[in-house]
Amino acid sequence: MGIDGDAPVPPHRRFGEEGGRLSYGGYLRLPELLAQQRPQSEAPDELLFITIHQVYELWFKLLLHELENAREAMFAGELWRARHLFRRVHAVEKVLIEQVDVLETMTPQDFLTFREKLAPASGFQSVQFRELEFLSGLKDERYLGSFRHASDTELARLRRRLEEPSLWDAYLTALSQRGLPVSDDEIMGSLLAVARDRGSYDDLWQLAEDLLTHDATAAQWRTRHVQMVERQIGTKSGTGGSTGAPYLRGRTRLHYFPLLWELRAWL
Ligand code: HEM
Ligand SMILES: N[C@@H](CC(=O)c1ccccc1NC=O)C(=O)O
Repeated sequence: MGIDGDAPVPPHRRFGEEGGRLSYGGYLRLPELLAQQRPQSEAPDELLFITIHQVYELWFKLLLHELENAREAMFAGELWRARHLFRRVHAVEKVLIEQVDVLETMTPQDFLTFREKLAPASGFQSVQFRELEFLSGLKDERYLGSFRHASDTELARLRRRLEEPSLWDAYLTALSQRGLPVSDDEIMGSLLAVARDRGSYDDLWQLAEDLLTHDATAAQWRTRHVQMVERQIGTKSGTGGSTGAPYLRGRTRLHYFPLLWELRAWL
């Protein structure tokens, strides 16, 4: 008899119980995972602060994985597979934005009880966040300078991201595989051809829309983040050494795929 119902579970349904080898906590490595929250202070809200950031980094890891696969699918001309993965990427990115609500339940007074313990650490030093930017096509190598404290492996990962093809490079390959020219002078013409002939190029059009959504959700996160920053620290400068909100405001205008935005003016 199962503890969750009346009927006994038929033997063929007791999947995974054969040798009793795998358990929930063992499979998910929960003892290791749940040992990684180590507040630097007695402040009650520091556990929330650490948890939120760790959850972000886990989602960043998944996003890098899915975006790498989407890039590979575009290179392989499997546009349906790239689109499938972008649907997942968009859903995760929506969660990233909504998660800010949870951190905003912390008052600025409570944040100040442990904020000074954090300096000079800052989101500036998130390797995976910068990897996501580089992979998406926003390759600004000046940021390597903000990773002085990063490990050699992390620096190597960032350098590799700067060198390897971006999502935009993969999309250009998908265009040229369909006979569309992609040189600097011809690319806008090709994007217009795709937009105007949905009968021939609907898959390429939809994929460009997926890229645009990825770009737009990243921009929404930046806007949501700076709004939270203004609420928490106002005009104070950042623990990472930047001007704080003014620096972050400047970054809300960035685009991964500027040509897809410019295209709108020509339609
Ligand atoms: C109380 C909450 C937060 C405050 C007050 C805050 C504040 C700041 C500030 C002031 C900066 C600019 C760099 C500096 O000088 O420090 C920054 C950058 C950054 N923060 Fe936060 N942050 C908060 C929460 C978060 C969360 C939850 C994440 C999620 C991972 C995050 C990720 C980042 C990233 C990735 C950057 C670099 C952005 C860029 O260079 O474009 N922050 N943050
Ligand atoms: N930069 C923030 C501190 C902060 O939010 C933070 C500190 C350490 C690790 C991650 C952080 N999150 C985002 O910047 C501040 O200036 O208050």
